[in-house]
Amino acid sequence: MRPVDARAQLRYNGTNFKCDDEGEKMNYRDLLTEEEILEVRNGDRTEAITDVAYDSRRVGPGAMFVAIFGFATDGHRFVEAAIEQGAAVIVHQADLARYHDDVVYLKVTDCRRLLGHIASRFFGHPSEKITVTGITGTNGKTSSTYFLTGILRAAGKKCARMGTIDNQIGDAVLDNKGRTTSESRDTQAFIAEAVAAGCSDLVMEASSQALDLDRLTDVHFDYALFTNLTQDHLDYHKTFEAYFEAKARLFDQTEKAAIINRDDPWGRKLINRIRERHPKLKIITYGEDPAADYRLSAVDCTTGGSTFTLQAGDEKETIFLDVLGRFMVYNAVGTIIAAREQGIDWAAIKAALADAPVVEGRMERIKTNLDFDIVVDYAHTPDALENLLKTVKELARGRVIAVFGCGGDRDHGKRPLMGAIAAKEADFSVLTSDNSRSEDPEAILDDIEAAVRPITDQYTRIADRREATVYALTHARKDDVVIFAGKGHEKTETSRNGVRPYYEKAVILDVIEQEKIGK
Ligand SMILES: CC(=O)N[C@H]1[C@@H](OP(=O)(O)OP(=O)(O)OC[C@H]2O[C@@H](n3ccc(=O)[nH]c3=O)[C@H](O)[C@@H]2O)O[C@H](CO)[C@@H](O)[C@@H]1O[C@H](C)C(=O)N[C@@H](C)C(=O)N[C@H](CCC(=O)O)C(=O)O
Ligand SMILES: Nc1ncnc2c1ncn2[C@@H]1O[C@H](COP(=O)(O)OP(=O)(O)OP(=O)(O)O)[C@@H](O)[C@H]1O
Repeated sequence: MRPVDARAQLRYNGTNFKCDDEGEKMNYRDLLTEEEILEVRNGDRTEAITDVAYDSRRVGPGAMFVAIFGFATDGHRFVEAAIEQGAAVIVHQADLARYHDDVVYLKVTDCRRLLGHIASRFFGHPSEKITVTGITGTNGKTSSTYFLTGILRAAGKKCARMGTIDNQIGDAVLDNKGRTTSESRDTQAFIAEAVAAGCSDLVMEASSQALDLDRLTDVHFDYALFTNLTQDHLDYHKTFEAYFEAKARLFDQTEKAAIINRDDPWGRKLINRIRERHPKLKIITYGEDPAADYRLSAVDCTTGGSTFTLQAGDEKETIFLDVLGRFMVYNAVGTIIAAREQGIDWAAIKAALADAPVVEGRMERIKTNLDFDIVVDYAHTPDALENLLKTVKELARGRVIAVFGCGGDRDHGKRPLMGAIAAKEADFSVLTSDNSRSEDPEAILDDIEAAVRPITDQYTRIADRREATVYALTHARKDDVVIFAGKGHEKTETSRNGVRPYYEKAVILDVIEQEKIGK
């Protein structure tokens, strides 16, 4: 196969990246190897491909459409629609009902997997032209990407970031279309755009679903960071082992160093897995464990931020992080190591963390003039809820009131776990809805309440989240901390009635205003 160089200029038009007229033209033979193609029809047509698409609604004239067997539907059903939109080449794995003479058909064994390879070739293997750090783990990915980009920017680098809240190239904020880690074609296009914009670094979250669904195929990671592993997404992965294995795949495509939280038991398991499979990959560990390469100690968390000491060999630094909570210290330490590996000096690291950005909906303090505190946090896993409540308990002078729920159509096992945690850790819980999706919200509350009731009677249940907010805020007393867990930065609420706008921070401020709380 002929090596494909960077596409000359890429421009972002909101949905698609397109090759500039001066860019190198590629036909299907440049994008798939002979071994990858099982069968070709009309293979003598070799016009330049204008784009690679996996969704018929985003196909333009001259594009290659890759038909994917999905969970909800089958891309093969949309081949004719793609051709109507102008697709010149169809990549498929099932036989089709109809073949046109003026369209090239390439039959392959695994369209989803191949899409990443095709897109990487089409966009000129962009991840080889930028330093890529991937962050995986159940909790802490988003916060870590913010910390690391903050440090890299403080050191004068132009960075791109991809994750749950949004995607960024330099200062430009792009829509992530609701995905933590985009589909492989969009990931490759995004990296190419970051390269074209002159970014030296990309920091991205790598979700377990993305790793499992080949969305990161052909992304070359320089550094990979593992934060922790606790229960989540078992509706998708089924077993903890499979969930771990999906996360671990990130380290199979990492070249320079694996940075791992040694205090997490799954982190220790990951170290062994890497030693067996990739003996040459550098492993750097962190944590309070005396065997950690970066040893964490003297962690002191207050409402004003956290101070901690980090020792690596002879180097010992005391660092201040302007963010609440012990677990955020762990997130910061992983990113410090990624920065140190890239040669960033301690001064830039300390400056960035002392002025760390508030990550929307992550331990976010809502500013009011009330005599109790309000914190919004995205905690929606048992582990995150436990950490959150324990952290706030350490800091609170009064009671801790937790407002939370569990998602519908997702891992049911989380419900009793989260109920029991709130019952033990909070002084009072308000059980409510959190994206009940197609389920009956009251049935979800039944599952949570079943675990709360045997432990405490200090709770109430109100399915309507706004009403639950009114209850929590009107019952809070001086020095209490009211925690709204689960929705974080999200802007919508999904239930059987559809998707409605719901932005936790705005609802809280509105309730305070409407109910005249504190007046
Ligand atoms: C399980 C999963 O990840 N599914 C994602 C996946 O769906 P899919 O591949 O099964 O596609 P499908 O909807 O069945 O359609 C099959 C094919 O037909 C195509 N199609 C469909 C309709 C049409 O008119 N024309 C057309 O060509 C589709 O583009 C697709 O290629 O590809 C779709 C398009 O990119 C995603 O919208 C969809 O995300 C679903 C909604 C989802 O919920 N994903 C979650 C689980 C997820 O990925 N989450 C993680 C983070 C989780 C976390 O950390 O909290 C993430 O990285 O975002
Ligand atoms: N290191 C950590 N350990 C445990 N809990 C954490 C940690 N970091 C963050 N959290 C909790 O997890 C929530 C989500 O944090 P963050 O968005 O940074 O993680 P994430 O891995 O990106 O999660 P998601 O993929 O669900 O968006 C936070 O609101 C916080 O409650």
